[in-house]
Amino acid sequence: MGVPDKDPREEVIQAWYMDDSDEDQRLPHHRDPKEYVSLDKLAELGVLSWLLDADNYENDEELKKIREERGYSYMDFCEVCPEKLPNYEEKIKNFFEEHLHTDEEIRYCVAGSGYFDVRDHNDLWIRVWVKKGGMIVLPAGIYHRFTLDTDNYIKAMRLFVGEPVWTPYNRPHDDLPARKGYLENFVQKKGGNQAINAAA
Ligand SMILES: CSCCC(=O)/C(O)=C/O
Ligand SMILES: [Fe+2]
Repeated sequence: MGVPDKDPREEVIQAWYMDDSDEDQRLPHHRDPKEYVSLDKLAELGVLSWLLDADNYENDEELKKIREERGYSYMDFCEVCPEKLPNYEEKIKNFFEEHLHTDEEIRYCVAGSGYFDVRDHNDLWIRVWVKKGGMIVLPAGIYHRFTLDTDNYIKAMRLFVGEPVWTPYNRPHDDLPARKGYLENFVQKKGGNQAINAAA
């Protein structure tokens, strides 16, 4: 029996459980010892991921296929750095407030890198590090947040089904249908955390 092949997506997307420290949000915040999370486990939470050719996003057949299959008709770019993002400091603060959206959050990192933190079935933070070529979908209703890493730069393609709605609903927003739907589809079915189930 050989060693199983490494998932090629892990070149650009890695995930791990976070520590509890209040240090700079842009640091990795690994636990000691490190506790990595597989991309399959992320998929159980509804978080989907792809490795794409970020140098060829304009003519990429794989991206085209994903967009067609999933109905991602809208596309724009969001560059997070003081020079390019209006109200940079306020946006950085807001991105890191724990929130959910009533639709999927789809981000394709075409340059730089950043951390998308998501809550697991037990309400623990998993840090998802997305680098150039990594694309992720966060399902509607999942609590999450975003921060730059210490390189301080990301350029992300934002995709959406139809006209985009970027509204963040800061936690708690457990009565929203999107939250209830998320729990039904990805938490209760998997026999997840009792506290989350009871609160819903
Ligand atoms: C890298 S895109 C900026 C982060 C963002 O749009 C968002 O909604 C985070 O939750
Ligand atoms: Fe978000």
